[in-house]
Amino acid sequence: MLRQGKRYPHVNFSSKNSKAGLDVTVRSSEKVRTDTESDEAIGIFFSLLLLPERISTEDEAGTTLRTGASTQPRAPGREDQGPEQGAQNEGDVGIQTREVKQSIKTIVLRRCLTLRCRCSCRQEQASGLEDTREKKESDLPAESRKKGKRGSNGTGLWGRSAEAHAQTGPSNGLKAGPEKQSGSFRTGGEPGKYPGEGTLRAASQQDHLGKEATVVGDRCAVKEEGNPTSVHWMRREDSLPQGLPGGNSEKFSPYTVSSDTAVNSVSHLSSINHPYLGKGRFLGIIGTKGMAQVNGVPRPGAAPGQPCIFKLVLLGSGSVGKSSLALRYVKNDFKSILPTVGCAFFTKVVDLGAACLKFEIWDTAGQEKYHSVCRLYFRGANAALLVYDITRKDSFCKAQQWLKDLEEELHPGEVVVMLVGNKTDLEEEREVTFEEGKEFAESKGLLFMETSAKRNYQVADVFNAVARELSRREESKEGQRQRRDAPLTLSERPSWRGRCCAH
Ligand SMILES: Nc1nc2c(ncn2[C@@H]2O[C@H](COP(=O)(O)OP(=O)(O)OP(=O)(O)O)[C@@H](O)[C@H]2O)c(=O)[nH]1
Repeated sequence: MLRQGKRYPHVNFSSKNSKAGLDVTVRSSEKVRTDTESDEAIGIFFSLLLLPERISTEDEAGTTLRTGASTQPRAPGREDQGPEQGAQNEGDVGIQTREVKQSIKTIVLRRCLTLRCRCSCRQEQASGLEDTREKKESDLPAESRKKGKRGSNGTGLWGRSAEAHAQTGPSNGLKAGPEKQSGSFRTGGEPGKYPGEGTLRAASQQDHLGKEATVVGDRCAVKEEGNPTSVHWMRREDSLPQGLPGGNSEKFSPYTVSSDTAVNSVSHLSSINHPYLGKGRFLGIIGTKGMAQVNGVPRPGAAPGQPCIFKLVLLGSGSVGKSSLALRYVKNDFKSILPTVGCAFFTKVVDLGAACLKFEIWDTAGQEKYHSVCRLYFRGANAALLVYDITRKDSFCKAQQWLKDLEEELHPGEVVVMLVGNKTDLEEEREVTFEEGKEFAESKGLLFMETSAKRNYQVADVFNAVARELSRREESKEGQRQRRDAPLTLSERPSWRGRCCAH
């Protein structure tokens, strides 16, 4: 999935693997911005992706044993055959055992869970979730319940602040559905890009970092330091969008997945219980393998009356206004905001009259250093906005590059792509003409519009046009399905009768 030779951020951490009797260390090849927990979480995520290449261990004699990154590809079927022939570093002995890999995954996942205690920047969808929590808390032992109550007002360790539940009003033309329109979270970086959207925990609420956490169902038990018998119960918070499936997926999966569901196969995620979006079918969940496997199939609502869910990604250079467009569309707001780190996420229900759909809007980071990360986010997208700044020619060229990347990842025709020239309010500084944009869009079969997030010019129109196109494609697919099925049912009986009469 990740190209060899590229370096990705990940962090060092280690733990004893009791089963294999080895100290296992995931080593860092590059450490970027681990000054915040969120970045660390991203780092850990990539460590997980790179597991097969990155495991290194020390045996009892202190010899470093390494796997992967090998100059010699491993022969098929050699997974569990102990030390690898031809280890790549002098003095190193290659090793790749299932136990070690499993152990690393466990460490990574556990670490991510504890990190989430601190770096949650996400809102909670108020009612349903709170109700569930109250209900579930009543199932817990009295002692645990008392401690877990820290979060009952929405400010607990795994709960979220009450003000983060504020509903946003309808905006931008189309009617918004009754349900919450935005639920942004940051997979990394600065809280405050969307002020009021998320909250970091107060220091007093962050005291569980690094402590041992055991996940039980949708709860997490954190042991008190120095008093292993004392346990805090916390409700599990929603996942980072990356999902983190893997060997322990059942145990650590952020979603309630039926037991026969393979988390790595996103096409199987037809019946999951998303803590924010409720029960439904979601193909946009990103996991280590899921990212590659999401095939852009629109996700029809699981229950009758539920809107179809479509994943829409915002792509483009840094500072072209992707976040501003999202903010304008979802909250009808415009403010100076910090650069995105990783990815931010919104949802918005769009009522098209005849149909209702829900956008999962993935606002990716435009800065070059996040380019590789963003490639992961747009897999499984149903729609993409390629945003450029009309006052910056380079951003227009970069949008063209993004299109190439998209074409590599997604099947042409399966994704609705719109080219968006933003900042039309800066007409006097324009470097890319309307005609240039339109011409390029037409040559590639893209939709095209110019916008101004600042002036709220055509912002809703962009999303609505994409929504209509998605809806139209869905209808045409549905029509095709019906036409395909129809002859079977129609022709069956007459032909039987015909034969009966004939014989
Ligand atoms: N004049 C003008 N400024 C805008 C417009 N849209 C965004 N900006 C400004 O452009 C800057 C960058 O906006 P962002 O929305 O953060 O851009 P981005 O593409 O999300 O940037 P990254 O998060 O780094 O990818 C901010 O200072 C915005 O206020 C617009 O339509 N007109």
